[in-house]
Amino acid sequence: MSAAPQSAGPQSAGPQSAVPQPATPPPGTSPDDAPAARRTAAELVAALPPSPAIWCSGLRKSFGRRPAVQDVSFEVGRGEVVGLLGPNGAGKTTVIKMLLGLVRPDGGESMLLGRPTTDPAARARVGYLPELFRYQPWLTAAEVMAFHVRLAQVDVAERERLDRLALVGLAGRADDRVGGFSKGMQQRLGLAVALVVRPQLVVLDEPTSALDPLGRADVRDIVLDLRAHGVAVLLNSHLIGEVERVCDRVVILDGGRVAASGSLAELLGQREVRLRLSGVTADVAARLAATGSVREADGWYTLSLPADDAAVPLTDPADDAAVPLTDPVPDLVRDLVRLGARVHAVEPGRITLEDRLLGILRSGHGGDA
Ligand SMILES: Nc1ncnc2c1ncn2[C@@H]1O[C@H](COP(=O)(O)OP(=O)(O)OP(=O)(O)O)[C@@H](O)[C@H]1O
Repeated sequence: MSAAPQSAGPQSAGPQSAVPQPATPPPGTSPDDAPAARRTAAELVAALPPSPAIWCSGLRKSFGRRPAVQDVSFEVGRGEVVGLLGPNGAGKTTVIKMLLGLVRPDGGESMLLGRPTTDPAARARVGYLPELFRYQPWLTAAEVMAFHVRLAQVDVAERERLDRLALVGLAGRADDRVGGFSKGMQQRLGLAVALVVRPQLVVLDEPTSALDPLGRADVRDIVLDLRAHGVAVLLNSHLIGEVERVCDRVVILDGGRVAASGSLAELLGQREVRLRLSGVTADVAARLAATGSVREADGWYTLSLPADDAAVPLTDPADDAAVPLTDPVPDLVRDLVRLGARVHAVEPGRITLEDRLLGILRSGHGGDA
């Protein structure tokens, strides 16, 4: 994770291109070949994968003597949605503020869209919804949008600004003063502000804390739409179900450190199936145990299985030849019946991200998933 980012690519070619233009023709080429050599270098740059939307390594920050963030490293790829999770005070907002150049880190490095975080141009294509949002109450929503477009020095026509307001459910409120907006409406406005600069990266710090269920669903759809258009999103939210629905990957912070990170499949790692059984003999119990770890309560047997996309091949006990199977449940049920068990119910279950998060935080274990 701490490897240097690939800093050049179609979106990031510029002052920090990783492949320098040759000042003199390489050995073996005549001056007439120089344009061809330069083209080759430009082609090489263009062929490189784009730089990550966010890259950070070894970020550290203390307030007084209290460390808030310690050695935090992670990456958000282009068009990827990454959730930042962790308990209160874990350091999530401090990490976000360091990434955006709003808090100076004590150590570590970070880049946004292939540029150092300290480069103002790095912010030009980043949309940000802060955790504590407050807009000038005397301005109208349309004026707030126009103000932020000017701050970002992006040319966005009025029609497009109004479209953004409509997208977050504020159509028809453009000329109303923000002072009269509810908290949820102000948060919607903050989201519109984050989206209006045509961002390549959107950082959302608790974007739904003030929103009603419909508003949360709207934000979910907006995040999925951003991803579909190749926009990267870093999402800090305590609403784990929301994170689980929209995020490709998750970074879990605890005590200022990365406690775990990985894709949802990596983090959840296993799925469960619940079976209500009677007539469970030693052979039946052995067949269950051969499929996964088993917990029993009141006639319900909860079986933890490998993740869907990493299901282990099983051997069919009825055949001599090993038969690779991707889903062990149908054959398990068949075998249990053959062995004399009565199967009253079979229910799919899934370990939720919330279960996993609580497990990680309570165990105090760190490391990548
Ligand atoms: N400006 C500040 N001055 C002093 N301490 C700060 C400051 N900002 C953050 N901290 C401390 O840094 C630690 C991390 O805070 P941070 O806001 O980053 O956590 P968080 O994970 O975003 O929490 P929450 O989920 O409650 O929003 C906390 O101990 C907090 O008190």
